Amino acid sequence: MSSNQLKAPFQYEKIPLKNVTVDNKKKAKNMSNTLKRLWNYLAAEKGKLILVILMVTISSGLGLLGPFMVGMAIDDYIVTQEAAGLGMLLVGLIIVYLFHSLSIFLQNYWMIGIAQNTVYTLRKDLFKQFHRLPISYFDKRQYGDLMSRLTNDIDNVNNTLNQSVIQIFASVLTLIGTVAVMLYLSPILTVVTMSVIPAMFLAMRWITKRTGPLYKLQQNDLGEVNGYVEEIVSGQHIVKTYSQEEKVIRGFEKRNHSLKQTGFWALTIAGFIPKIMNMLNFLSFALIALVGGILVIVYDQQLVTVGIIVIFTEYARQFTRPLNELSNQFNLLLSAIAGSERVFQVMDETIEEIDETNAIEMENTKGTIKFDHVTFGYEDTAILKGISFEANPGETVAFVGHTGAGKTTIINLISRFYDYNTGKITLDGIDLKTIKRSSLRQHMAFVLQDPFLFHGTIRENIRYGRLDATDTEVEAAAMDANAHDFIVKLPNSYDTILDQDGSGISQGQKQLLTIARALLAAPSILVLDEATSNIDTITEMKIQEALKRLMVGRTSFVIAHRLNTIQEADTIIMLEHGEIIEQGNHDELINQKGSYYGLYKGQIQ
Ligand SMILES: Nc1ncnc2c1ncn2[C@@H]1O[C@H](COP(=O)(O)OP(=O)(O)OP(=O)(O)O)[C@@H](O)[C@H]1O
Repeated sequence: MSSNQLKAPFQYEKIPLKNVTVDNKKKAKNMSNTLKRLWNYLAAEKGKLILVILMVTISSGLGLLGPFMVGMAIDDYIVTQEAAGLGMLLVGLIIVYLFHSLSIFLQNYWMIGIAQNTVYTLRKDLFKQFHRLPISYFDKRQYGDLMSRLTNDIDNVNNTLNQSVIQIFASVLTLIGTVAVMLYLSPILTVVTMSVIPAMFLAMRWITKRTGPLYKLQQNDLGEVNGYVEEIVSGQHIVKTYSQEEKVIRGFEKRNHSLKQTGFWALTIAGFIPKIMNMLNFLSFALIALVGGILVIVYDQQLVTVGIIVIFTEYARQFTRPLNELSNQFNLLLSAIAGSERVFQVMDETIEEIDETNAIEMENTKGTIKFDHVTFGYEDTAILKGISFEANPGETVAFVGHTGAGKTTIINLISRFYDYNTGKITLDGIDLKTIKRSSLRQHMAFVLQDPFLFHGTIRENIRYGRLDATDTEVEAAAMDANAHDFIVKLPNSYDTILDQDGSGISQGQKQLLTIARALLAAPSILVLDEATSNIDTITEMKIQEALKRLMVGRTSFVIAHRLNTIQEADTIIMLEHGEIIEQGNHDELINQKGSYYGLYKGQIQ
């Protein structure tokens, strides 16, 4: 079995950058759907959301009241020189701004809580989903890209919820309030203030139309870079062994460059927004001062007062600021929607359990596996053709054949990582497709060529086979696996912490640990992918001895690379291009003097 079933596949070749073209209609449809789904997450925080809305309403109202009071101060108290009234108004103004600040503090406080809880649930759901997806999903994707969805994309949603939601809501309220008060004070100056809006609107539209697709492209490129880094870091040994550093750096350079380009353009175009808004803002200031000044002089303050001009200059800023904010936040929102779309894409993938509503839960199994004219292909081309054999409890079936012959694929079907196309596979006479995957895998254990160990103690790694095993049971399994002796010689014995890849102990020792793990799991079906790598003869003997102990009474499938280790197997199946070309025990196959015989002779020599 190739180790890529459990580890990231290592690929040098560049996966072509997705050329994202944005179909507007499709995008809009996805966007509203994504927003709806995001809203479902937010709805869990209804209580806090209501408080935030209340605080935003209060702060927006108080934000409007402030300049209005300043205008009043000018017209009613400064021009008429009434000091007492002015003093009272100033105290009022201080109170207004104090409450304004308090309401802003509270809205931020509650919104941060909402954002954290939302992304917490989102992360949890996505991580759960990873575990419900079939192996075929992971076989086809770069791990780094999936990681990037769990980290960057969700971070994006977090940032937007923290900043944008409040800003957008506050901006809309401020806009409506400002227009209402402006119309009440002077319709003429309102028209003057608003005359810059068409220009602002056009500029914003032009920019957001370009930044939306760019943000999406940027997210994709980031996923691409992360995927590549993950792949190369996990394949460092191979990169160095084959002196491929230059090629790998060039591969990274290409992806990094693409990310730089999209990032540059997304930010540059988005960066135009504040500049254009500022320019238009100054223009509206000048227009208000000009038209207001003329009105004051011509109508002698009957139509417009000095205080009203001051209020309008402040409102003009308040009016364009939310527009400015809206466009900025809208950009952030677009990037968060792009991010959450990528998260929801994973959540929408077909999960393994979907067809398991009526599946059979197998409490106990004998372990009789039967293949009856089974065919299978990962995609359209057939890989396995007409495979038939039977494996009974206590028996060992070994698969032999050249690389790509289909040995791993047979194991993939037995463990239901993939489902067969035609024919039938049964476990104790029950069709495998009708058995719940988790219940089937409960009765299986794997000892792989490249043993996978998690970061944690040796004890925890062995206990992974059966989580409720006691310390005594863990140690008994280690003894049966011939691992106890080397474990107790380690500085912290069973509590020695291993790195994720188990560095610190040898390849053979790792193998012994995975055998102990399998012994603890006590499955009825065993899959052994024979180690071919550099294991010393003594450890090799220990492994063989431990495996023999492990295989007693179980149905064992062995992917054999060296034929001398499978001479005692009950059935040896010789595969070629996905077909069984010879089947029998060692002596029978030797007597046949066919392909197995040839292979055996070749290895002996
Ligand atoms: N996930 C996959 N998607 C598509 N094709 C696959 C996949 N995994 C394997 N194959 C193809 O199926 C065929 C059989 O592969 P398989 O891994 O079963 O061979 P194998 O006998 O185990 O080889 P090896 O000894 O090299 O591990 C090969 O042609 C391979 O390219």
